[in-house]
Amino acid sequence: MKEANTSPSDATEDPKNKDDDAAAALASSKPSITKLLHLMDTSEKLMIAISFILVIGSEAANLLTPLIVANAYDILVDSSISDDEERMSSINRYLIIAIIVTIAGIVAGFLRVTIQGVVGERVVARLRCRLYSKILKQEIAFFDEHKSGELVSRLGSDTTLLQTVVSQNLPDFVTQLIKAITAIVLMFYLSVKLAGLALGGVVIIFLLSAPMGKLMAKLSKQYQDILGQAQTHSTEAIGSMRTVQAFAAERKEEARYSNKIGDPDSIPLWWPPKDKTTYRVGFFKSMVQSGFFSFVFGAGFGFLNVTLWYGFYLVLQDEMTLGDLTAFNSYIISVGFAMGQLAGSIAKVFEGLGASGRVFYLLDRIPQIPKPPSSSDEEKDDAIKPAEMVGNVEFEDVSFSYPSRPSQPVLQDVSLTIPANTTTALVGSSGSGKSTIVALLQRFYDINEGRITIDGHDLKTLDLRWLRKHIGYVQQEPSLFGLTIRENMTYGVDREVTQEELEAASKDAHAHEFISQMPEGYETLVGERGVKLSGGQKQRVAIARALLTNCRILLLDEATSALDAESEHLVQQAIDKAVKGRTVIIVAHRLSTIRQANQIVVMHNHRVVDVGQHDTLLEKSPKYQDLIKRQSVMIRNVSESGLKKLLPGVIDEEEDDGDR
Ligand SMILES: Nc1ncnc2c1ncn2[C@@H]1O[C@H](COP(=O)(O)OP(=O)(O)OP(=O)(O)O)[C@@H](O)[C@H]1O
Repeated sequence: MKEANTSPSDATEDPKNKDDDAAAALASSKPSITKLLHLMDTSEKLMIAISFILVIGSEAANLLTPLIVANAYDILVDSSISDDEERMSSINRYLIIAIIVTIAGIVAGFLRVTIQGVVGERVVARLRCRLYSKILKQEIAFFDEHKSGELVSRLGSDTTLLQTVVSQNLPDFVTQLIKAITAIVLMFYLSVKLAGLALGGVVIIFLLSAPMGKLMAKLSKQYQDILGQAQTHSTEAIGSMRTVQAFAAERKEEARYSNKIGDPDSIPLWWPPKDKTTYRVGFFKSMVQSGFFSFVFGAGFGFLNVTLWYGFYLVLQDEMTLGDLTAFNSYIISVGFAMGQLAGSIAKVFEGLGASGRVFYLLDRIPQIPKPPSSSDEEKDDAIKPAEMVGNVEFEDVSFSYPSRPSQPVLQDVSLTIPANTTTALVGSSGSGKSTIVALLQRFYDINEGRITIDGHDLKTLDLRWLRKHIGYVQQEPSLFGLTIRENMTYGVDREVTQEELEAASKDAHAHEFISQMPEGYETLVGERGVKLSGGQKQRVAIARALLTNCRILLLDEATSALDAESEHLVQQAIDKAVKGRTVIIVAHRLSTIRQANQIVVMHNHRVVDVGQHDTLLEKSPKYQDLIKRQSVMIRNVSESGLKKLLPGVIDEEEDDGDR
């Protein structure tokens, strides 16, 4: 299998700087207009080209109108025409032409805005889908680094900014540029002297306003960045509302959010806030923005009077006609407006390009653990896809540390042999690396040393989709989706699932009874992340979901949280049925589960310290005895005589306390 490329965010090894590095990597990806244009397909590029032709048409119409009307003015004051009727009929002719040209311009303008809007929508829809697909393909370590709020903000606000660039700002920029150039050419056509003066003035105004334009772009970027941070906080809090409310932390969350947004009620209207919030940045942005436009328009119109003044002089000198001067006047206004809008759209384009840097960072990022290839890539993929999975698992001297904490070993020289169709219980102190073993078997992370094999094949050589399709996974806190029970249960299967199959899996998972008691049965919506189900119910639905995939290897991360006795019993029964005929690895916390395992792996300090069966370990493994002693939850499940024999000191004490 090909080695995945390293992304900019992975260049550093220092975990402390990881967050900053990830953020820096997002900011440092090169913005690119070319990449943006590559998001369009040929037909869209063609439509954009047509829209530019329409721009030329509509702007030409707008600019031609004053020239046509100028003729009417000249006829009005033409002393060589003595007959008023003749004068009026000539004026009528010109004005009718002017009206037709204006209407043609309006139609062309309507068509261009519509085309650009539709193309913009298509591009942003494609961009969002590609971006989402790329995010889904990233390896799990990537999600350890990037907060979900940040990614949601890339998908939402940044892509919207890009849409505006494609459908509005870039076309506006081109339109205004064409408009300004054409108007300038026409101005030179009317009077070189006057045009020279006017252009000099426009250039000076433009140059003077440029720094303000740049400042506006900078402030807009800052605004987006802070808003992104606020969104990260709010997404996190809204997604964990029960925790927020259970800890009565609403105020804390409010503060975290308003620290980024700003509190306008605590500051007078005219006073800028001190902290770096969207309010503060927006405060200055509004000032700079209005300063920019006031300056451009104020200076522009002031200068217009100067050129008019000189224009009157040229008319008196017979160097141009009055009609030419009126036409010139409207062109200079057009140039002024075009320049102002040009500066505005440049600022927006830069803002959008900033967002494109962040979006393209994600679009270009190559996942370090390839995700399942799409069906079209299937032939190209050189990963192994054996006809079937038997289920023999082997860990050979595996050492591992998480990419986000490379210096902290999580597994050291772990060797394990798990024969097919047996159940292995992983036990050990908290943080000893049990769940990590489960994660590594699904290849959520790649190991640093050693080898993990399934049926003799190195995990890295196996097709990821094939691997994961053959592995069922029930998490400690199963995560369900805000869908119906049926949709949740069939989440991992690509084929059609019949009602009989669904019920059979639910019965095996001891979920059928509670599901059928619900008014809408399998069509019941479970709420976001399954909030409408109890912990035990969620686990049983998750077990049924894993069973429906017909997995050969089943990974169970047993819940540490206490379920009531009835739930626990049902979950246990579900597990008992699920393990039959499969290779099962359970991160076990209950003695009842552990005792039934074919082998128990005792982990301590990131190493495997003992492997054996329950009775043997009870006799020979001090760490195992220690674990049993400490975990009162387990003690509850051992027969009293057995415990007394095993742990005399502990049991006598507990009996004396009377709390067993
Ligand atoms: N995504 C992660 N990034 C960095 N470190 C992690 C990550 N997940 C776990 N760890 C660390 O790896 C170590 C092993 O964690 P693991 O979840 O495998 O322990 P465990 O034995 O399953 O614990 P428990 O019984 O409490 O669930 C812990 O020190 C933990 O802090």
